[in-house]
Amino acid sequence: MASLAPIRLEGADVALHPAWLEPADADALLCTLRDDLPWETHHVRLFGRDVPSPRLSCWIGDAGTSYRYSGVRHQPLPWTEPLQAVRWRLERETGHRFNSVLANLYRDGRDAMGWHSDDEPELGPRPVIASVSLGGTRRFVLKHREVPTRKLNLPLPHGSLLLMRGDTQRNYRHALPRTALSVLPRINLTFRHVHATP
Ligand SMILES: O=C(O)CCC(=O)C(=O)O
Ligand SMILES: [Fe+2]
Repeated sequence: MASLAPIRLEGADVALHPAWLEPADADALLCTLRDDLPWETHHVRLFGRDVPSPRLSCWIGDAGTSYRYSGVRHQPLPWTEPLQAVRWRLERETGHRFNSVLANLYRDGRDAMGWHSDDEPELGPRPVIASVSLGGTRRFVLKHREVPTRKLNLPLPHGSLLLMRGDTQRNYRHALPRTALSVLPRINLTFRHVHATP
């Protein structure tokens, strides 16, 4: 992958390919995923209450890759053909294995994702996350847990691939902030490798 360019950020291993998918392929993938995935609102448990997440989501993976967010264990939906194709290309080009993907649909600038790390125990100590973005460009932000000056604003355009590896999740949190700007709908796919849980 010639244009997967490493990004300088101390204590992280982040690389970005701004145009990993051809525009026409990215357009087609955006349309099929938006129309075909069974999008739903996931809830997070906050101070004893179930709060709806400000976005639509869908968890897809191999059988046995159940995934826990906010204390709730979710069973994956089966792979669709277009998602399988992206997974295989990612595996071929990055040399990493992925057995599941969390899809998120941000309908407009009010949809967002708060500060977190992808550090669930089932992802292992140094998870590899491959994040494919489709649709409206949104600002992805990384911030070091202890050193506030270590932060990065990364606009993720249509068809881009962001790879996070190594100690990125251990040292950094990330978020997709809301925006008052008028933005097109956006789908983000985070491919992960979930280890079997008993
Ligand atoms: O939408 C994005 O770019 C970020 C998604 C994310 O952080 C996640 O799915 O864990
Ligand atoms: Fe994340």
